[in-house]
Amino acid sequence: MSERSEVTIKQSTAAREAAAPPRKEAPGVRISGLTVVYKTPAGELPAVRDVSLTLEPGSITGIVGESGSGKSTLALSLLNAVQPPGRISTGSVEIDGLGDVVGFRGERLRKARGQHIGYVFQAAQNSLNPLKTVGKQLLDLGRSHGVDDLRGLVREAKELLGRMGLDGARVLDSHQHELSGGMRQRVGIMLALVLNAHLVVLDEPTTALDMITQANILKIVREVHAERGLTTLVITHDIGVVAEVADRLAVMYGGRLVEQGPTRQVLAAPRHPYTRGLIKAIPRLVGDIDEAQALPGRPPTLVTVPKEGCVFRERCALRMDVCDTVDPQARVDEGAYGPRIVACHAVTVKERA
Ligand SMILES: Nc1ncnc2c1ncn2[C@@H]1O[C@H](COP(=O)(O)OP(=O)(O)OP(=O)(O)O)[C@@H](O)[C@H]1O
Repeated sequence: MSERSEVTIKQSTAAREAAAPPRKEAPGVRISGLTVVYKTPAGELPAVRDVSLTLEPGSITGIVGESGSGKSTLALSLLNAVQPPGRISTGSVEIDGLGDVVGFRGERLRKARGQHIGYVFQAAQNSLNPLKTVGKQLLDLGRSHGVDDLRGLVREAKELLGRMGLDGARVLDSHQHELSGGMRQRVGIMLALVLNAHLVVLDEPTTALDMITQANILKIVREVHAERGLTTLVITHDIGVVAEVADRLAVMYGGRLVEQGPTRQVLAAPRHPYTRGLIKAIPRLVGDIDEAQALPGRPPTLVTVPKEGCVFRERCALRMDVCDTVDPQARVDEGAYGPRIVACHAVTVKERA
């Protein structure tokens, strides 16, 4: 091939690539050494401390933990959306096709949200604008992201709502107060997906919904995830929700990830004493309800979380001297279904013995 024709081919390929919209597929995400602090009267305190977590492309990962453990703060970091008085102090969030979003600012950040990362906020049932119809809010969203084909956007929204068992035209014509909690939740999911984001974060997707609606929403999450080829992160305090939808499970306590692994394995054989406590606290459908044992004590706040040593030690039945002074490091065991990771001195000692 002559040098000239090679240059022409290279140029036309480059032109095609420039003209075509960027190819999107389920992205992988690598969170490394992430620390997020909030400014308080006692100084800047970490709500998320040195967290590393990988979301495999096409997977559903669940993060579970009690209130205040740092789940929402971690999820917001994925969109670089932690607001003052909070800030990401160290670490990176690498998203395939985007890069490290921790460095993103302004227009670049705004575009990444919505077009690449869809977010359904905690209490999405109440986050719609009460003064505007859903359709009007959809058009506002489209315009703010420079969508030219607004008709196409409405078509896509109706399609998604229909997919979730709703009458799209009717919902778009409705105000928030005309929709039930479950319908609003589905509208939240539609708004997170309608710009064709392939990374989706759902913060407490089923809180405040009755059991039937909850099961229905989780089924929809699973189906839409598979059909659209998404990478999904689900944040919840309810381990039952994670059991229902997630391939991998990460357990958070006091701003730290204490255990991670394939959901089935973690639920069947939890290693960290906190994970065991969470599982024991679930009332069973069969058997004696009294068998469920609430975890004694309360989770720490930003101020009371220990600065050194294990964050869980105050509530831990396996506490040893070393737990007071040395932060347990995450131990990784590679398995056929992905790594199992646990950060606990007692587990390490037991497994070495
Ligand atoms: N704006 C803020 N200013 C100060 N502290 C904050 C702020 N937002 C969150 N925190 C603190 O950071 C810690 C983690 O909060 P976060 O909301 O991330 O936890 P969570 O696990 O999502 O809890 P929940 O399920 O209750 O939302 C908590 O101790 C919380 O009080």
